[in-house]
Amino acid sequence: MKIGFLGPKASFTYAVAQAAFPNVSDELVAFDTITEVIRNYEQGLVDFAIVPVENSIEGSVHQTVDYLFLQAENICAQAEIVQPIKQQLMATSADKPIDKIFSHPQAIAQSLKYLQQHFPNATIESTDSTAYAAQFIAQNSAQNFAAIAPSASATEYGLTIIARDIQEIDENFTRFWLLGDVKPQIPLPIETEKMTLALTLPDNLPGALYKALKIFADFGVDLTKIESRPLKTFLGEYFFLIDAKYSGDYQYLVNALERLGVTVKNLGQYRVYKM
Ligand SMILES: O=C(O)C(=O)C[C@]1(C(=O)O)C=C[C@@H](O)C=C1
Repeated sequence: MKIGFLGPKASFTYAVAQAAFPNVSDELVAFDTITEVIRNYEQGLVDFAIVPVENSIEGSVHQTVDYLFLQAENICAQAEIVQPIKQQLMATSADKPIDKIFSHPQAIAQSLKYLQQHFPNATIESTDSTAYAAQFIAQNSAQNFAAIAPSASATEYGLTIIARDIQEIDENFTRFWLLGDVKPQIPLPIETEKMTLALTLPDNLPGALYKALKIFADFGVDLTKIESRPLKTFLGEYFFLIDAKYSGDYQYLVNALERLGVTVKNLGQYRVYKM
């Protein structure tokens, strides 16, 4: 099987891919951006795609949720994997001055307090992944560069960790989705089962969100998250992402929402695994 992930090797997404697909017969294929990972899956070039969806400090990974709701058709999460995230600051040597720090925007946001306190004058630059930042500074060793990345990236690209665990709080987790046509066997402990629905509400219906949420409440469905995202049409137009504990057949719920005039897009029913 081919599994696409946000590369290069030693990214956080790579760690998920390795944990979920440890068989040597599975081929892990790196792509440069989250969008490319999903597009390659859409085009049938890989069997599964692994992408980050949400971090406990910084919130949703917008590139993932927006693409899945606004652009993709019928792509479903078949599993969710939750990974503890520890951010490390690394450079080509421990004693060089640091003028510029590279990383993925999620990792930068998770480490912002540390950066403001210890490197208030450094320029911060976004990259498509943490591991790419590590690889890039290793290739530009004459520069006063540093990267924020997993410790595996320091090993992979021959870098020295100059500050450990710089994320804002110790308890830092990222949810990853495994997109696919079928539910894979994953050798990790199962925590729970969830579903994600994206709702677009009817115009000019006062209390539309309240009425939609009331349907979940009336059927006793336990919500775990609600978030609004811009529809990217007009200012003030949104879609709502709803995560709930999965409770078996939910078609009755979709039917009730649709009777209210709500458009429902199913983003998946999936087991949640812990790394
Ligand atoms: O850059 C990486 O290593 C990734 O796998 C992406 C990503 C993300 O997009 O959230 C994954 C986990 C961390 O929260 C930081 C970055």
